[in-house]
Amino acid sequence: MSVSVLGSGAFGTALAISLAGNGPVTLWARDADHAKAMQDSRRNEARLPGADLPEPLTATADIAQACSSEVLLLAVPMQKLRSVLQQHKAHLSGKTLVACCKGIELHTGLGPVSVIQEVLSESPAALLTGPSFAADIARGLPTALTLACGGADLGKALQQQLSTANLRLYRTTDTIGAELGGALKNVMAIACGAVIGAGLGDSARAALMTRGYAEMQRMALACGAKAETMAGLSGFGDLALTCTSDLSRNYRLGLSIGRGKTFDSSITVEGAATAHAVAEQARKMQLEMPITQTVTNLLDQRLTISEAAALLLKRPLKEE
Ligand SMILES: NC(=O)C1=CN([C@@H]2O[C@H](COP(=O)(O)OP(=O)(O)OC[C@H]3O[C@@H](n4cnc5c(N)ncnc54)[C@H](O)[C@@H]3O)[C@@H](O)[C@H]2O)C=CC1
Ligand SMILES: O=C(CO)COP(=O)(O)O
Repeated sequence: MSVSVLGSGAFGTALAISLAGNGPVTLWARDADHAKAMQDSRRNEARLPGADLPEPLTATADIAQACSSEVLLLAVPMQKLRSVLQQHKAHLSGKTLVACCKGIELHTGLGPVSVIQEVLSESPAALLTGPSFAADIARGLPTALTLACGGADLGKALQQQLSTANLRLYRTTDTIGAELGGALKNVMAIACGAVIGAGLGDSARAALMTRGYAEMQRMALACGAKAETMAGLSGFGDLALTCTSDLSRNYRLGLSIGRGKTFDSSITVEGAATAHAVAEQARKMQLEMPITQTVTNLLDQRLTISEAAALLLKRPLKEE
């Protein structure tokens, strides 16, 4: 099965570089000048500086050419996924679609696989998620990800096809768990960044990561996901990476909040919209998610970091 990656951001480019080790791969950019610059310079300096595009990788802005592949990886920001699917529906229809984004859609509360199923119900859908920085994948550093697909046979085929020499995929049929793990860890990363940025210490971060994980489990189980998925690469694994590394944009947004600094709004930070989407879902489902709620209050500047910490600390004492 041939593969194309739609979306020439950091992650799409890194995945295409890695997949080029398996054979020809097409990388689609919406902007013709960007595609041409990548094809000519064999670099994507705008989004993934310093990484060489290998010879089997073809960059194009021709959506028909990109969608001639059987498997299409969708590496666009979560809040843009629906419009990309709708805009290119005719080309995408009937293809196997693998979402590579992390988040929950703001106005529907849906994850990426559910959005694909809503817009293109006849197309098989899967999700590629887990702990990985684009820069690491592009450098060929060892990485392990989760391939989530409701259909077990298709999941196995995609696992084979999308694993590369340095990218090891595990598979699951629990798409809801994988969606929620990848989405919620970004919210927790914003919280952890804020704590570190404000100088509240590593112990506070460990507390947030652990209680954040409890929130992730609470929502995942209430949505029918498996606890083991949350304990795997797409949940715990990505939580550990994103809450502890300056390479994470979500964590860096949190650092800025904690330091009282502004953050470049053009940078893709999935956890911001997702925090609002999840807080709303939690309200509807009557789930307690105090850290997620606090992150929305910090993002909307309804609380300062010291007010937020004080409120979390003085919640009623409870069993772990
Ligand atoms: N950067 C990373 O290390 C990783 C990113 N991801 C996920 O990958 C997804 C994409 O993130 P990045 O590539 O890092 O973001 P990015 O900000 O580097 O790139 C986003 C890309 O999407 C494209 N795009 C936006 N709207 C579009 C539209 N309507 N039509 C076509 N293309 C459109 C932009 O042109 C840009 O090339 C996010 O959900 C992120 O959570 C997952 C794992 C690692
Ligand atoms: O998802 C990621 C790591 O697994 C990338 O994190 P950021 O989107 O916060 O940069």
